[in-house]
Amino acid sequence: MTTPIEILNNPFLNKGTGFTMEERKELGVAGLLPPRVQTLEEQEAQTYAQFQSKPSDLEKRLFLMEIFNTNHTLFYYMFSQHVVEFMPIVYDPVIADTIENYSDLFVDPQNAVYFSIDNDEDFETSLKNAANGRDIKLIVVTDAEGILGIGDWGVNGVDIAVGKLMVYTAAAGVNPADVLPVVLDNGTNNKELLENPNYLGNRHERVRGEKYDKFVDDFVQAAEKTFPNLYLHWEDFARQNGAKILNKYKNDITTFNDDIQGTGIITLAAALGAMNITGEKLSEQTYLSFGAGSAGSGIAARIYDEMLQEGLSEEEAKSHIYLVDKQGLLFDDMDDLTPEQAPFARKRSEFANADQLKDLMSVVKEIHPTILVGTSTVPGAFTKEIVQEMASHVERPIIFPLSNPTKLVEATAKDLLEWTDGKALVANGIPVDPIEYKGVTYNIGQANNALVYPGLGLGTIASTAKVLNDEMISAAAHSLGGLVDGTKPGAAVLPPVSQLTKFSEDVAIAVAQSAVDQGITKEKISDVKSAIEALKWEPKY
Ligand SMILES: NC(=O)c1ccc[n+]([C@@H]2O[C@H](COP(=O)([O-])OP(=O)(O)OC[C@H]3O[C@@H](n4cnc5c(N)ncnc54)[C@H](O)[C@@H]3O)[C@@H](O)[C@H]2O)c1
Ligand SMILES: O=C(O)C[C@H](O)C(=O)O
Ligand SMILES: [Mn+2]
Repeated sequence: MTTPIEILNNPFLNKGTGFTMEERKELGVAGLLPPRVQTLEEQEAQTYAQFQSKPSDLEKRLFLMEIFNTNHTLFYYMFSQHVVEFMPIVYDPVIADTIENYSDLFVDPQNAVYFSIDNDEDFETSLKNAANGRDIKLIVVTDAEGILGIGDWGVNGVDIAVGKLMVYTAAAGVNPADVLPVVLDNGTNNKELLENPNYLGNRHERVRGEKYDKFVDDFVQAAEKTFPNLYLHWEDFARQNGAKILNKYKNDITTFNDDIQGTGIITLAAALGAMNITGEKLSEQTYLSFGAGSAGSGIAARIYDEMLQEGLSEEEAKSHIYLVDKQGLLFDDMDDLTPEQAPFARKRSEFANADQLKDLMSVVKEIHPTILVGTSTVPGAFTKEIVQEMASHVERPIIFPLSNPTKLVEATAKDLLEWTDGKALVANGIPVDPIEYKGVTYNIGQANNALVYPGLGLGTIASTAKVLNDEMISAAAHSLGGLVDGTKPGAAVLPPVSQLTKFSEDVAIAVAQSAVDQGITKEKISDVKSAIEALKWEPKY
């Protein structure tokens, strides 16, 4: 039996002043609240006014977290009323500030689960205790070694798991009672944290090798056992671990790596949106990725797959794709390629000047890319000279600087438009306001995995798919690409975030339908739309 005080302190149950007089009597909270009963709309208006009075984005985010910790319904109702305004505050880029300052700002563990490689607490027990009787269907887990582009943030990274889950609910209507954020703390190599007396994580370097692999596997086994209907989302693992973990589990459980797969989907969708505008085919493009880590290699793999679907042979498709990383253009004789880079590494014999292709400018000059994607974490890497060199060989250069947060972007949309006289088709990872240039209003697409992962997760969970496979992933990308109206001058390559809930629904339907059509669901689903509707949660009293 939940006591009155427990009700008021439980964000899943608490309505605050929204409790009616009858509810107050029934639950025993009569007399424990100010007498006036407010509607959800009244609470929202009052709370939103307070939100607006906060002097900085960081203060705004901290205030919203306070509301989240107090009353989930109010938080999500307010989010639903201000999606475009709240996304950058709740999520990227402002989330990066709270992650960097997490230990100093800590007030509440936010119903997350914290696993430490140093402690011997039982994984299953902690998961059960955190779930508190709920049937968890979705976990976002991070070890926070590669948070956005800001690197290793140890246990502070729990915020990315919390934030990604908030977007699942705001975008796709995932029930907040169905989710659990998890952080795996195997140490941190971030000196600043190790020296910060407030740091709340394990104060040693990251544990690697077998012990780490076992730590991750113990978590996976416990999570799968405790929650049989689980969709397991991996976020912001370092390059060397993300793909390895995904490949280990993806054929056996329903699992998803956001940086590799989610980013692949949204960037392919953005490229298809650009094709809608130019009237060209993806298989005619010359694709260059600057930065070939989790995101860069994940996107290249998705672009490659799409080129195959358009009818190219494997050899032909590979001949359209170039990867540049720290070494320069990647060649097949390099001994430090990742398994994900290797298929796209080139032969030196293809180029007369192979040994000079060590920087982005030389590569752009040599190969004349038509699509340039940035996932390098190198701010300003797409310079005016490089962009104008690219633009001198192609009518509409397609340029997606995707590194997050704002301070790491390879180029701003405004600069790209100015440097190319409005010709560039641009998307960034962060939200960008419309840009006026020579009388045209340019809308800038946000190529951020947040536009797809919520629908992808909801659709997969609703379908009861046993795995999340490439067909489902491809279906997700195509469901978004079709939404762009390319005939308008200044049109964006992706639909606007204001339509987030609408296209999350489209993605969910496409993905669930794909699973059903492939016959890979645990249960028989006769109508995917009603299966999705049945799972959805709405913030209301
Ligand atoms: N928009 C999105 O949806 C989205 C999704 C995922 C990642 N990202 C962003 O992409 C960036 C990379 O993320 P990730 O998860 O792939 O990280 P990662 O560490 O796996 O990859 C980064 C890659 O960039 C390379 N790199 C670093 N310095 C370089 C340089 N000077 N020249 C060339 N390459 C260099 C690294 O060697 C590495 O291979 C981050 O800023 C992240 O925020 C954006
Ligand atoms: O978190 C984001 O905004 C996108 C992406 O997952 C990233 O790591 O940058
Ligand atoms: Mn990420």
